[in-house]
Amino acid sequence: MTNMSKNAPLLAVSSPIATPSTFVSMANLSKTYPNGTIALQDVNLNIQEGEFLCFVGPSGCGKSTIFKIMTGLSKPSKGTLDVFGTTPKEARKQSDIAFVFQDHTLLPWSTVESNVKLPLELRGVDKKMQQAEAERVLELVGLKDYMKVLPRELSGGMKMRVSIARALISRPKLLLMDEPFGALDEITRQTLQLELLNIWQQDKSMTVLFITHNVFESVFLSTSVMVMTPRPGKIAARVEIPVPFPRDETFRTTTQFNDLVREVNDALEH
Ligand SMILES: Nc1ncnc2c1ncn2[C@@H]1O[C@H](COP(=O)(O)OP(=O)(O)OP(=O)(O)O)[C@@H](O)[C@H]1O
Repeated sequence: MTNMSKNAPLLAVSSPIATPSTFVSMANLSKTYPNGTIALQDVNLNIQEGEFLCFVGPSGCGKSTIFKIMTGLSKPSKGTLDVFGTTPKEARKQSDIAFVFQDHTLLPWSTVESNVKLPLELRGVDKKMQQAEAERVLELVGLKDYMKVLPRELSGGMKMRVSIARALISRPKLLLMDEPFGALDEITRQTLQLELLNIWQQDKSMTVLFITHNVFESVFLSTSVMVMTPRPGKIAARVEIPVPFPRDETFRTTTQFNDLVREVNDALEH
């Protein structure tokens, strides 16, 4: 993937107008829960295909609420959301959206292979195809030799790789990741960040939205960081990360990296 396509310009955060190439479009998206909590207020965001957006912000600023609305699990109180020209619910039905959470949610009694095949099995995909796709995604995450192993025999990082493989098996257009590496140690976390970038670069059309509390992680991974503020939840700033891909560990040691981290931190404090 060229740097150009990954860094395709978005409209300004405040603009609700979508361009013809807009992949996901949120216009004045608001959510008030029945107890009166205003989780989101007038969020405007257009996302282009192939972007890697990170969402950072303090606890309670509405990051997960955006994801819940994007997957059709929660309805907005106001505003509109268009996901590749359809509704979030329809996109989810077509397996165009996949998720990865902090908790790997693997079935403990099923092998790695069975866990990964589950989304295809539920859709009635034929067994040969299930096998081929399981091998493909386990190869991608470096776990092809662990197909017959049970989750309890794996480390935390390996379980997360299986969870990512299970999400990728449906070849989603949009991958939503909610603090996926939050429970991992720093070294494993950094390794998985690199692996995730490699996977994303192999599938030029997959768009990734990634929630994290870790500013360093957001700068390392993304094409843009969406900085959110709470009460009510809003996108306060969008920080572009104009650094070409592929990125490697040396990026973390550059002045540009530190400057971008500072820029995100400044936006968080305002
Ligand atoms: N089902 C619900 N009913 C009532 N209030 C809710 C519900 N879900 C979330 N909230 C509230 O909405 C606000 C936004 O929550 P949300 O989980 O989206 O934030 P977040 O940024 O993802 O937080 P965290 O980083 O802690 O996961 C919070 O004040 C939260 O308490």
